Amino acid sequence: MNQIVTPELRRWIVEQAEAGHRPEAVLEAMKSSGWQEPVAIEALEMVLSERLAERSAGATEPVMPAAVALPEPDLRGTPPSIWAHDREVRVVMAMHDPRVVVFANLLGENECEEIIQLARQRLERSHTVDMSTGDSEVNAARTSEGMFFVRAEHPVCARLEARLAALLNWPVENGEGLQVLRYRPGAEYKPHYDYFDPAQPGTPTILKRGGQRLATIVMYLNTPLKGGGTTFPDVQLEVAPQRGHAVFFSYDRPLPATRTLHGGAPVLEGEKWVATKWLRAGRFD
Ligand SMILES: O=C(O)CCC(=O)C(=O)O
Ligand SMILES: [Fe+2]
Repeated sequence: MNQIVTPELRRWIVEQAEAGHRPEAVLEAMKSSGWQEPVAIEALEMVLSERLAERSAGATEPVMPAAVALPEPDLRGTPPSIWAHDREVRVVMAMHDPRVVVFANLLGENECEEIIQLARQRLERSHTVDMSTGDSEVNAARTSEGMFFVRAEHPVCARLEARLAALLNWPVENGEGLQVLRYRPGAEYKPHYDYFDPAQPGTPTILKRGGQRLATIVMYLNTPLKGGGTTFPDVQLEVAPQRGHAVFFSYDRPLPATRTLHGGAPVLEGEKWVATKWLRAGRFD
């Protein structure tokens, strides 16, 4: 860290938190006085967690907002497999910070094929949400083609949605419709966060329908011949795409500190097909 946390700054951060300012607001203030975001986040987390530890004995009011409930699989089983609605899903890997879980056998071969065929006719060049207006726009960082199903649009979608709700302990109603993406050779999705950036002017409009995104599950509908892994650059993790497998990750705050930056690495050979489900804090109607 090339900017030192002085006692004055420490005191100021604690005062801001105790006055009820959310960490995001404190971070913004630090950035506007010249702190670089990653350094400011580190300083903020350090001071607030020290403060929490100091107060843990007879703490009265919390310095940080209470932990939010999140979608989360029940990983207590050994061998690690989970009965999810109508299917035995296997756990391949679990990481705690950031929360990342890789599943196998989430979808059958026929289900993957059926979803690809249903989606194929509706593919368009992928859009992302323009954060300044809340509208959808074509984005150079995302060279895949995609489409959205509405929830339960086909029996296979409804079945998969019920399975995901059981697997992740999160209501079907809080899920967006499935999104399907096709990446051809050379196509990629550059690293990004899935949550909606609170600092962007378009965010309040987006949040009116369903609230913030809390978790993502990316399901691999085929196995690309080469490339196309899902990367998590903050923790140097790459998940290999394999038909029927999925990678789940959750983020309790819309902040880079969740380390859920992720992307789809370029496909080098063959195609890559994924279905993504985003889970919201509230009902997505
Ligand atoms: O294709 C991937 O591996 C990642 C997809 C993704 O990040 C998304 O759909 O938000
Ligand atoms: Fe994403």
